[in-house]
Amino acid sequence: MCWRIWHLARKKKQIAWNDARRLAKRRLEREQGRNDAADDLSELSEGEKEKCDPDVSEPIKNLSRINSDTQIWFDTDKSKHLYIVLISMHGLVRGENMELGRDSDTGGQVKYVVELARALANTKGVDRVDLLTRQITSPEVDSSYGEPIEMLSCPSHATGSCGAYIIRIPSGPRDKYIAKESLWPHIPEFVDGALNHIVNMARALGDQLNGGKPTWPYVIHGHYADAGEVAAHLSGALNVPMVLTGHSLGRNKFEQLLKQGRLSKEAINATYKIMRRIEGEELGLDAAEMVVTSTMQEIEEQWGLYDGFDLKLERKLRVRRRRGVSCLGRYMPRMVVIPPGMDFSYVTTQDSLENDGDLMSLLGSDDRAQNKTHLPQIWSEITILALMQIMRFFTNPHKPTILALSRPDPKKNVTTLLKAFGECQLLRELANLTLILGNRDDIEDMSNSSSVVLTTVLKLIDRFDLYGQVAYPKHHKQSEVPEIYRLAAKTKGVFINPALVEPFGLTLIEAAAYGLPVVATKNGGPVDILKVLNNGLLVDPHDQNAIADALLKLVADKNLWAECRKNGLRNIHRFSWTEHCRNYLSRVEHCRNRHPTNRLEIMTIPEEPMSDSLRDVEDISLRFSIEGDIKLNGEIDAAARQKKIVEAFTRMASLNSNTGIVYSPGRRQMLFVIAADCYDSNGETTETFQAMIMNVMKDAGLCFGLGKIGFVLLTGSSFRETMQALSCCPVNIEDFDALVCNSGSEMYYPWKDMVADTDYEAHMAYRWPGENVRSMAMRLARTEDGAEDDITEYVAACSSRCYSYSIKPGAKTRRIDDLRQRLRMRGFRCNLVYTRAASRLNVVPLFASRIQALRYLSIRWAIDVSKVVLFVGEKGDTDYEDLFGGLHKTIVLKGTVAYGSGKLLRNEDNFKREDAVDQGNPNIKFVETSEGQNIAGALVAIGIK
Ligand SMILES: O=c1ccn([C@@H]2O[C@H](COP(=O)(O)OP(=O)(O)O[C@H]3O[C@H](CO)[C@@H](O)[C@H](O)[C@H]3O)[C@@H](O)[C@H]2O)c(=O)[nH]1
Ligand SMILES: O=P(O)(O)OC[C@H]1O[C@](O)(CO)[C@@H](O)[C@@H]1O
Repeated sequence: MCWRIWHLARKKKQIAWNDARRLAKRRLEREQGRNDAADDLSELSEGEKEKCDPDVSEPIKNLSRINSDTQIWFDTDKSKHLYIVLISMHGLVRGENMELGRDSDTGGQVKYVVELARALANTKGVDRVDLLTRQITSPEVDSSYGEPIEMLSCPSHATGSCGAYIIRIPSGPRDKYIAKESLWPHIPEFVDGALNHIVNMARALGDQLNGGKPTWPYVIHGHYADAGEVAAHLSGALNVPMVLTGHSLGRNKFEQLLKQGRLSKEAINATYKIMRRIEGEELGLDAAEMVVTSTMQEIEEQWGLYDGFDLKLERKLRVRRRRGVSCLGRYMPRMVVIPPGMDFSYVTTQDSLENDGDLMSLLGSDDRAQNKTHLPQIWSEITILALMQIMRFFTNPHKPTILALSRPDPKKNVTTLLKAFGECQLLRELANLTLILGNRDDIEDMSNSSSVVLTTVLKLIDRFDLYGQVAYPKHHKQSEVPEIYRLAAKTKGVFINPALVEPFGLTLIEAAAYGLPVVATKNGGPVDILKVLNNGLLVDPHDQNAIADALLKLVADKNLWAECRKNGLRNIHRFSWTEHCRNYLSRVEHCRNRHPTNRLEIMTIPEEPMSDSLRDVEDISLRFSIEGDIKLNGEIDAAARQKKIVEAFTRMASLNSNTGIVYSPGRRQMLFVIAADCYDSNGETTETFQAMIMNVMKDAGLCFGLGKIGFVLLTGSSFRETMQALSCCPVNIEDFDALVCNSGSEMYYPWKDMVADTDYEAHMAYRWPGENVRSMAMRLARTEDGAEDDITEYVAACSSRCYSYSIKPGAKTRRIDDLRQRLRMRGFRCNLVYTRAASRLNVVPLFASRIQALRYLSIRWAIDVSKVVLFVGEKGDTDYEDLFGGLHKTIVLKGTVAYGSGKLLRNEDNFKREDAVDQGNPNIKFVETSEGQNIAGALVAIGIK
């Protein structure tokens, strides 16, 4: 026993020491980053500096107000026809009878997003809200989670619908429920599915409301880390503003778990995939125009832990922007505090009555309270079941009830609460304890973390012999939750949330609405909630004596209890969804400085009389992006328009004699995309590259007839290098529909005089720091012990959207994750790729990537992503693993790539490949060589015939 204790103590010490070292290192790096940024940004005139002083900036003061009313969504805005996309990825979301507390994935976020979707759709000016979530058709869960569409009912509307829908997108194995920690590899598939839905919906809404012009989402809003990452990709593909809400943040959870000292960093990472999650959150910060938080505390102490956010720097940048002073390529998302609302439809006037009598008069004698047939009128009018479920546990049900209600998640810390209660004799005499920890049939069938919580609870009840004093009912329905709060309030009880960290805490506002004073953790949102409601006490969740004392105080002091109840009821209106939505829409309006390109908008062709053949031609020509020549929506007269179309068509037809009219670029049935990074150890293109292109084209031609298939090349090499490599290849360069060079930062159309797609470039310009990052990237890529010439600019490959650097053979440079972190800490948002067998580093815009280029083309040419086949080698550039996920098919040609850049992707203590790539993806096939026959076989095997 002694040995075990000694061993545990030693382990705890070791974890604490490692943790302290890691934190110190990070702090130092952050300081360096912030100082760098501050130095650059200090080049302002004295007058400007004063105005940049965060402490005197007026708008910043507003930020700290929990219910900012600085912006109002006016009634005039009702003429807008907004389409809003919300994403909450993990599924188990439905409009009615939500299964909150079902497991550690189903909690406040589910309620928040559904109530937000309804409230937004009910706001003037909003036509439709789609809440995207994962479709689950597993026998493990209710069949409602498999329905592709659910209309959220709105009793106040005549039609019963307010225009809010849950849209369920398949991703990953359909028949399996996947816990949120394991969803990461399925994100690309979700993105592709979501993109299909949004494009179709934009067209349909456009036809209905916008004269045929697509109605693109006003905003794409990701909830939680996973959906934040999804939203970032969607916003990149569509050029639509993105908003992020964290709900619960990985860095915070990580720090708290380490503080507990039970699990090492590695163990935490293995259980919670915390490093992958943190990267998702950082990516969300890179892309988000705005982050909605529920409290100021969330901004300062939770988002403040991230590389990509610094309050001071954000303030400086905001003031500079407002004054029209350059931000020198640096960006920080805007953080706004807009607390969630309460659904008051279940709150009755009775909840706010001051003198509502005590429980004794309601329940009658002790005997009657034990017998449901003798329940007084008031109880029989409401759902009794839940109350009986609770009451049956108590020896004396008249005592005040201390209520805890949360998901059965270790971080909710109910075990410390039980210890606090169990070891405080006075508290046990004065009060009962009710633990509502989700629903269960059999603890054995629960997820591991939930069953550990429940088992520990049962053991502690036994250890402290709390029988008759603690209720821990197995079931409750969502509709019964109000009654549970009411019961506790009637007994003059207290609500407690002792979570190790609580990002916000919906239960606290729920308790207040039902007249129940609270004791809450001082870690997180409750600090701000209690400032507004002033209805209880804050405690250190690690300190069980403090918890017991606070509970005792509220239970024993009748005046304090009444005061807290009154305050809560008086101030709860501050949490209103209507106010939330008006505030939110006004804020979003202010950050809308991006729009989808015209090219995306012209995909829908207005109906008007024309011959079939001409319509066909127009269709082709429009997809051929001649929008510079043709204006839609009747701005050019019909004759001029038709002439232009015919001219464009003739131009196109002459460009590619192989393909003919029907299967021209933009009208293909399939895209074959070659993304094999064939370089030798010096980073020179190998002959395999040419052989592979030949084989893929030959095989495609044999199997399908060339015209049906478009070819695209994706490469990390520059345009010049690509042309050089292709010149040795016995194929026509015009046979490619697109060449995507410099790791996705440039796109050229060989069939259109090799013109660069300027829309794509404009699209990619988002947050590109340009010249400002040029020397910084090189400086930061060098390691501390590296030499000056380890990394040098390679001007010949540079372009306005890509800075390329040569790496000296054998030199050490920072890995992608490390370098990205350093750039983020300085406010730079870029995508980084090592290419040409790690002999070259490309620094490109945030949304420029090979996979995003494919998404862009699929939207523009209206080719379903599932009709795209990607050919890759066994290794590749550092963006290689991004090429695998999604709805497209991938054929891995073995033996084509001997040297990749993969070793420079991530440090060992970061997440692993399996946390990013779906290992069981049925759309991936390996082929022994690049021989045509094998390719044909692989195509058949993945369902391409
Ligand atoms: O057995 C249970 C357990 C919970 N709930 C409900 O589930 C919600 C729980 O929400 P909350 O207390 O906010 O906690 P989380 O589930 O952890 O929600 C996350 O998301 C919320 C919304 O952003 C934030 O308030 C939290 O801090 C954050 O951890 C509340 O409505 C509860 O009434 C039940 O109905 N039954
Ligand atoms: O413990 P974590 O992973 O921080 O997660 C809390 C989050 O998980 C959920 O239960 C899942 O959506 C949310 O309610 C909440 O946002």
